[in-house]
Order: sequence, then structure tokens, then C-alpha cells
Amino acid sequence: MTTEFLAGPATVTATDLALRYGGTQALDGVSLRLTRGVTGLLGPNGAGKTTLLRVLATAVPADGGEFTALGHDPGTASGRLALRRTLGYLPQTPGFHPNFTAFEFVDYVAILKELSDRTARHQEVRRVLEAVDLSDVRGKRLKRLSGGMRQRVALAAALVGDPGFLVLDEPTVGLDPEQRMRFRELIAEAGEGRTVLLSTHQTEDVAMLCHRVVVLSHGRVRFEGTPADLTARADGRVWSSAERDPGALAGWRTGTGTYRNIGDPPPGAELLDPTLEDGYLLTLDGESAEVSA
Ligand SMILES: Nc1ncnc2c1ncn2[C@@H]1O[C@H](COP(=O)(O)OP(=O)(O)OP(=O)(O)O)[C@@H](O)[C@H]1O
Repeated sequence: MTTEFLAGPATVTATDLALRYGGTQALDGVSLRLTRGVTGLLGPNGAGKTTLLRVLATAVPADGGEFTALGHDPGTASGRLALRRTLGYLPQTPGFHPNFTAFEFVDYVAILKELSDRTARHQEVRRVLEAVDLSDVRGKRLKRLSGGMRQRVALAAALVGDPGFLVLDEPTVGLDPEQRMRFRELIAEAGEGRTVLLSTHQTEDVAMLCHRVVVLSHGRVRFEGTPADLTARADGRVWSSAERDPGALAGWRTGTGTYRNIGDPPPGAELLDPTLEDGYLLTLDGESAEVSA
């Protein structure tokens, strides 16, 4: 069974996307393909992740390159409209109105998505709130909900209208481990049959729920493939030592008191099994080598 077979046909294809903000080249020729299921987007701060998601969510136009999503070309007015109708976007900072109830907020998003029949719309709002386990608190104001619950409200809003393409910008940020686990389950469910692009700083999110991963840095794609392929990049390049190895690209003291080093091991080094995070750091080649234990 090949990776190509596992990945399935492309649902989103981007070619040479570029976007400049003043003097900053935020996207510098991004080409990628997404398939159904959850693709993780990893990259250090400022890599261009949010910019890429905003372009794919048609929130800002790229100033170079092109993409198609679910057969729609957002370069044309009709294609853009058709894509927006099948898009769910959870932005990095959802614009919550604190006095809205969960129901009112999701209903408001449903109105923006042109679900005009009131009865059918309210049924849809109840459906998505149920899908994220928030039926019990749908009458509560957003300011009274925990951060994890508010993130679930934002996911419910993204799921309104059953979109085929879901764009999630760091949805697990600020969640405690239990909430993060629950959120991962919801994203995995959402990924069944849909194309989901999930930006995150958590390599664990990618290891646990993504079938593909894209690594972005300085506005360029550094890696595109399966999580296993990213992890395999660190095969034979992770080792343990009593002191931090000065030849390592990055090294950190672990809970057991020994050092975990990544880079080119010295002869006879005690090699360790790599993790996805090791493969990610090696892909960035030490440019984001601030690693804590
Ligand atoms: N509206 C803007 N105006 C000017 N520069 C911007 C704007 N938005 C982003 N940038 C710059 O573009 C680059 C990419 O930013 P972007 O927010 O896409 O990165 P990111 O990977 O999402 O970062 P983070 O992980 O910190 O959210 C950065 O250098 C950023 O400072």
C-alpha cells in the first residue's frame, strides 16, 4: 500500500501562493495538496501559517499563485462564492461577542452563511452544538463559558452548514490537556469525509490526529507528507548523552537527567527512537532550536 493510495485524491491544490505585507514576504511560493482527512500545518512563529489559512479561507486574496478547493476556483467571483458556501473557518481569534449566548453566536454565523429558513437554521445550530457537546450550555452567555467551551462554540460555528473544507487556526491553543484531548476527538470526527487543515504548534496534535503534515517556515513549504515520514527524517539522528553534546543542533535535559540531542550523532552514540517533534526540528534545521525539557 503506497502513501499516495492512503492519501487519496487531492481536494485542495495550491500552486506558488505568494503574499507580501509591506516588507514581509509572508508566503513565498507555497505549493501543496490536501486530501480528505486532517492535515496538520506546523511551523515556527511568523512562518506564515495564519496567512496561508486566511488565503485558503478566502479571507484575503494571495498576490501571486493560485489554488482550487473542492473543485472551486476562488480566482473567479462565482468560484469564490461556491467555495465560501462549503467552507468552515475557525480563525485564530474568533470575534466573539461576550454577551451572545452560545446559541445566538452560532445562529449569527449561520445567518452569515445564508441559512435563511429560520426553522431549518435553528435545527442546524442545535445539531452542531450537540456535535461539540454543548447542548446543555447553549443558553449561556459566552463570557460565562470556559476557554475550552468557547473554542468548542467556535468549532460549532465552523461546522454550521456541513462544510466540505474546514480551516482551523490553532484551535487547541490555551486548552488544558483534558480539553485538548476532547478537542482532538472532535477534530478527528470532523475529518471523517472532510478536508481539514489544522494549524498548530503542538507536534502531539499532529502525531495523534493528522494523516498528513505540512511544515512551513519563512513562507515556504519545508515538508509535506505523512507524520511517519516526518518522524523518519530523524532516524539515526537522535541520541542520548550525559552532558549536552556541543555538536548537536539542539539538545535538552530530560526528566531522567540525561540529554536528548538531535543532529549528527558522534560515532558510538546511544541512539534513541525519534519522535515527530525530532523530525520537525531537524526539518527546520535548528532555526527554531529553543527546546525546553
Ligand atoms: N496584517 C499584517 N501586516 C503586516 N505583517 C503581517 C500581517 N500579518 C502577518 N504579518 C507578518 O507575516 C509573517 C507571517 O505571519 P503569520 O501570522 O502568517 O505567521 P504564523 O505562522 O501564523 O505565526 P504564529 O504561529 O505566530 O501565529 C510574519 O512575519 C508576520 O509578522
